[in-house]
Amino acid sequence: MKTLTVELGDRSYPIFIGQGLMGDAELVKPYVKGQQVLIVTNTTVAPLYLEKCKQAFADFNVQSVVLPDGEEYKNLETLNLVFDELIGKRFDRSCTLIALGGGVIGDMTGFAAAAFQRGVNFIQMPTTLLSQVDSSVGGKTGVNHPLGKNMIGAFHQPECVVIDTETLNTLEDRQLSAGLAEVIKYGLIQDPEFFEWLEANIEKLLAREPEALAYAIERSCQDKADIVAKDEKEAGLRALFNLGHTFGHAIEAGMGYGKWLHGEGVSAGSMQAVYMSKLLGNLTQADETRIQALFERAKLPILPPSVAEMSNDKFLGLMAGDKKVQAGTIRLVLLKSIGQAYVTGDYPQELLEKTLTDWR
Ligand SMILES: NC(=O)c1ccc[n+]([C@@H]2O[C@H](COP(=O)([O-])OP(=O)(O)OC[C@H]3O[C@@H](n4cnc5c(N)ncnc54)[C@H](O)[C@@H]3O)[C@@H](O)[C@H]2O)c1
Ligand SMILES: O=C(O)C(=O)C[C@@H](O)[C@H](O)[C@H](O)COP(=O)(O)O
Ligand SMILES: [Zn+2]
Repeated sequence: MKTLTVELGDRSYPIFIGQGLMGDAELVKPYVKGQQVLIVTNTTVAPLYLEKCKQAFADFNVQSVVLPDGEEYKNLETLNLVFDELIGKRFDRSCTLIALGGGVIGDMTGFAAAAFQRGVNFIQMPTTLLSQVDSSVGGKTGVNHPLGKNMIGAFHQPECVVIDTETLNTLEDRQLSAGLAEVIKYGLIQDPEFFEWLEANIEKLLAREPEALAYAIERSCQDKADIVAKDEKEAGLRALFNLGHTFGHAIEAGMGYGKWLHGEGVSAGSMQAVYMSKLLGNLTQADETRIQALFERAKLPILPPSVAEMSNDKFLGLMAGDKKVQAGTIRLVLLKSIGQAYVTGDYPQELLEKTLTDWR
């Protein structure tokens, strides 16, 4: 087992990474406050892992709530099912919630924990690659609104993150690829050595070679933890994790939540950001080709929906609602080079429109 730490002073917490950690009662016991535990999961993950997860909390009064599965259910209505359970079963302020599932479950459980009785503890038990490398770490929680992704939420850090890499054995190939989009993101924004490692090892990751997966998860979590420690609430630096997301979130909302996976939106959206970075003279054609090749080898889309499916105006309308918008300016994460990203609202509007038109 590897242990990393998200350094946040007296709110610092560990990320445990290893095979078969799910049912380990001794590992999680110190992070459970009180006696009442509510495991939040969904209809796909429950038959696979709920019983095993319950074993880890056998010393407590453990209950569970099973939500419908899908990005289209990441909303206030579904969140209310968690509150129904907490309030109906008289959970008190000293309870602990467990997020057992992918990023949708993690974001919703974290938000429920942030809001229930103004804040209770929670533990992340991520079971998708995407949630193990990204969403379980850093305390961004929330739900979607029809007009925009993650528009309602809170920063609320977990007590610990338990990454059982064995859970990836049951994940669909498409979901594994979606997780790789966020892994590649770390290389692009801040870790050029990791980008090179990914170029050399992407097929091993697709083949789920345990050593390669463990390394990619550890390195991603370390990269994420480093920036979260410096900028927990996204005053600046943390916004780099949004590479490809201003475009990608627009695709997810515009096409209807669940049609495009989050990682697929990030992949196509990152290529839109790459193309725009090339137009600005930051990246060469060779850089663009190299980045595109890695996303393609990871079996990810590099083009957004067609103009017929999603017009430039629709894109721009949704992008204008992004959380990084300042004084009406759409701020984007662009690349200076492979491994160096920056946030800017200072670009000619025609360049954004050219990107939306050309990169299809
Ligand atoms: N909070 C953050 O920092 C952050 C970061 C990145 C993404 N996100 C959010 O995370 C969400 C995407 O997360 P995701 O990609 O994990 O999607 P997801 O949670 O929808 O999970 C993908 C699918 O895999 C299933 N699944 C989960 N674990 C499984 C397993 N071990 N075996 C088989 N099937 C399994 C799920 O039931 C679901 O059908 C988006 O809502 C995105 O906005 C949040
Ligand atoms: O942790 C972060 O910060 C991120 O931006 C990680 C992203 O991968 C993730 O998709 C996040 O939910 C997007 O944040 P948002 O603030 O744009 O909703
Ligand atoms: Zn993301």
